[in-house]
Amino acid sequence: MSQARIIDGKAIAASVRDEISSRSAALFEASGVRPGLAVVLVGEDPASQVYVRNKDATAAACGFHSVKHTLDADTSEADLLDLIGHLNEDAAIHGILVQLPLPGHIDESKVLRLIKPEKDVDGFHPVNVGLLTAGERDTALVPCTPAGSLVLLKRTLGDTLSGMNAVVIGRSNIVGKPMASLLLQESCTVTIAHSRTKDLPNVVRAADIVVAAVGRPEIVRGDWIKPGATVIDVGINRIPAPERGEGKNRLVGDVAFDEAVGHAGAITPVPGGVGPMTIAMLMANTLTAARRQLGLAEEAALF
Ligand SMILES: Nc1nc2c(c(=O)[nH]1)N[C@@H](CN(C=O)c1ccc(C(=O)N[C@@H](CCC(=O)O)C(=O)O)cc1)CN2
Repeated sequence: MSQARIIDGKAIAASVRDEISSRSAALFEASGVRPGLAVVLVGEDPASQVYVRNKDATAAACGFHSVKHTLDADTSEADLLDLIGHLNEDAAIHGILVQLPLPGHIDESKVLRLIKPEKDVDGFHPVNVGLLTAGERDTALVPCTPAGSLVLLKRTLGDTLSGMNAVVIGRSNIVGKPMASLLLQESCTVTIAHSRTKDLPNVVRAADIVVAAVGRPEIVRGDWIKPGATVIDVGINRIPAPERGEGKNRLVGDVAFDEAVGHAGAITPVPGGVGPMTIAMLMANTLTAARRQLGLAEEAALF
């Protein structure tokens, strides 16, 4: 059985970051403005701390003005809303990102809706969701993980995905739904599968493109994959790895990689696939947001 090509998300993310760094340098040269990103973390979730640190460091490495706000876990909703209000009015900040998940006492949707749509570099505000769903991707800010997944697909399959059967497993607002909208705009025939889908294996078997985003370790088995299909694994699941020592973990995706690699034509690994693209596309969105706020022309799309 032939082995799938492994899609190198780390390398592709590095090329996106390089492109954004040069575009950001050109913007600074022409206007004296650095794209400004504010990242807000509430609480001490260890994974979120790592992601926020990486976002802040990557923004600085791309030549951005980067500001990190770290708030205690018991910060009130009112104080968080107040901070967002200030960032909305700060002309040096073009993009605002509130790291999710938020502590339970804070209403996530209230917080995300307060961010000005033009500064919503996560693409979670209803205005950006609406634009994407209406097929106006080029005027929206698109959520970073689906945008990064589409970059990986196009770097693997070429720019034309038209007519392909795509199955997106998962219907979250962060990944599943926007991914389906993007693929629909690429003229794929899109199926959104989820926990209530009947006969998931056979639904997946019809797919030329599989995007797995359910958050269940290795739920997609190798023999579900149509020979030659392209598999994008969005899942990042930490599972016990006693073979590495007591209390140790390892990361796996939503796809049983070792099985799927013998069926797929191309597949993303976990780690090193979609994950690195999320932060690279945040940089792309921040630059786009800055250019729009400065009234400058759109640059060539990355996907
Ligand atoms: N406001 C947001 N919150 C969250 C988002 C988001 O897009 N916006 N996405 C996720 C977390 N996330 C970014 O915030 C993210 C997740 C994973 C990675 C990544 O590079 N993963 C690595 C593995 C990292 C590890 O060892 O744990 C990989 O897959 O190679 C980057 C960003 C939820 N919250």
